Amino acid sequence: MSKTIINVRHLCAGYNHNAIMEDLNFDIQSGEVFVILGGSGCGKSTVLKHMIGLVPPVSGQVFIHGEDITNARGKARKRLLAGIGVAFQNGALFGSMTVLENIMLPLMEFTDLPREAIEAIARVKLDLVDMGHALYLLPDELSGGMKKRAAIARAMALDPAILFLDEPSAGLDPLTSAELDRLILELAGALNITFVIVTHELESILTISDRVIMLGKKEKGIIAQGDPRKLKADPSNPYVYKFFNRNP
Ligand SMILES: Nc1ncnc2c1ncn2[C@@H]1O[C@H](COP(=O)(O)OP(=O)(O)OP(=O)(O)O)[C@@H](O)[C@H]1O
Repeated sequence: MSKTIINVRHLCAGYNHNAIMEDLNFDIQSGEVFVILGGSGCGKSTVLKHMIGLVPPVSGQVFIHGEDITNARGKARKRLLAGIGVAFQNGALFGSMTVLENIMLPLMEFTDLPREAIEAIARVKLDLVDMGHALYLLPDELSGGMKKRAAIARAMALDPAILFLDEPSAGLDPLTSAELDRLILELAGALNITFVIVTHELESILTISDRVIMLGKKEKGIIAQGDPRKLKADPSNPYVYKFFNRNP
């Protein structure tokens, strides 16, 4: 039986005192591929930033493995951060470092392992995302899909139980995007990694996600949640139905 790995409680998402979302409550189960959806600018990335402890919320809490990441400080925060991986939209690889060095970076920062061990681990992570042939390339020499895969390898460097991905398919052609979806499913299946993903890509959502929440800008809250295939077939909310049945 799966267990809850993330609890979001009474989360008012936003910046300083301005709430974009109010009183969000949801749980994510271990091993799930969980997608956060919603119209442009409604606050999906902001919610993600609160979930990874990057931006403090207006109020409320996010518990990871039962520990509140929104209020964690010092060692507790470092431990929590070491247990999650994050890949942002633009990949954000360091341009002056090779792919291999980019993946080694979090291991250098968060572990005391010797350099050879760090390099060996980084190579394994790059193999997992099919990038074993690109170890010594610089980010500028990579295609869009390769950059995304390298960013995922870096996010996996410390063997996190949870990976947060912000718009992983942004800027990719449909074929490369489908490959990335396959990779996410493989990693979720083989390594039991929990994925929390912000994406607009309908094909992706229907292919990879076990469960979604859809945020409404006007409502400042969750307007739909559940299995995306069921939401696609349910006409009771015209806005949600239209989202899932739009032409690509
Ligand atoms: N650092 C910030 N300080 C203040 N407001 C911000 C900041 N970052 C984003 N916002 C605002 O918060 C709102 C939600 O932005 P956010 O990026 O979370 O939305 P989103 O749903 O992820 O959008 P998109 O789908 O377009 O990426 C927007 O109005 C945005 O302008």
